[in-house]
Amino acid sequence: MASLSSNIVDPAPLSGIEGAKRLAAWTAVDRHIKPEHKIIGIGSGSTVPYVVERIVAQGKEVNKDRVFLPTGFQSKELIVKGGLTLADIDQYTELDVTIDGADEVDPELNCIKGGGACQLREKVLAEAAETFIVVADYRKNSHLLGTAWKQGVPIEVSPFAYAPLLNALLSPNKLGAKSAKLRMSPSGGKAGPVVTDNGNFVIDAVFSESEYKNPKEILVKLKLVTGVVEVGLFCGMAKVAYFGNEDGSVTALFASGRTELIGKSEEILPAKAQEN
Ligand SMILES: O=C(CO)[C@H](O)[C@H](O)COP(=O)(O)O
Repeated sequence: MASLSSNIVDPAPLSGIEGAKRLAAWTAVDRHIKPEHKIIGIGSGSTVPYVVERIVAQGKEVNKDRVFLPTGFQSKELIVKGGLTLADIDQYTELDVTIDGADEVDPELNCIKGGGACQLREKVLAEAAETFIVVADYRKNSHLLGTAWKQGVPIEVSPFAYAPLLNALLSPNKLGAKSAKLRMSPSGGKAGPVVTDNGNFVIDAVFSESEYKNPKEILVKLKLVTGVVEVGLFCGMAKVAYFGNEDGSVTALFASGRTELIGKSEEILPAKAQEN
């Protein structure tokens, strides 16, 4: 695939969910990726490609002094194919901004993440960033975690410990999840469980509505269990979440609880590749 930067043009208008993802991503980049931002974390999933395309559209001149840190194989490929400079967290332990998707977001900006099994590296880059921004389509804007995203909280676990962890999760007198399943590779893929970029397994655990009202408590409880590597609950981390809406508007939800409705898509014009 040619580098995006070499032939980016005003992309064809998108509608529906893909259009909503793009609107959220473009709005977030326009507002939070400024020329002074040089060390940028790129999340994973199907929304972040629109983040990268909008960053590339800012032009080679501004991007030549930036480095981009990936949160997994897909994220790395986006950076490389976008003609952007790849860097590693070993070199840059503090980032200016990280932008990432989410599987579900509640009104307090608690996020379920890990639908793509990347939550460990995503949380490392989110935590290392001065500003962490979430971008998603309207399906992820939820009044309570677990209502739209029913697959459960993705828990990255040591392969050695997955069986006792499953047992503990399903034991009412232990972790008491409503359900817990080892995430298997999709049919036609590699036989066996999904293996993360870190060589671990993922258990998806569903909790009760009352537990989802306090996701931080679920997070702390799980993090203390031996064999748990990382939990796909991002609590108190995002500064703002942008949701692309079906009508072409964008809803911004701030950590303060404030929301802002941003106009129709005609106000978020495709960026012209800068002449370089
Ligand atoms: O956490 C993630 C991967 O582990 C993704 O950011 C999350 O699953 C959202 O993906 P998408 O943008 O495709 O909805």
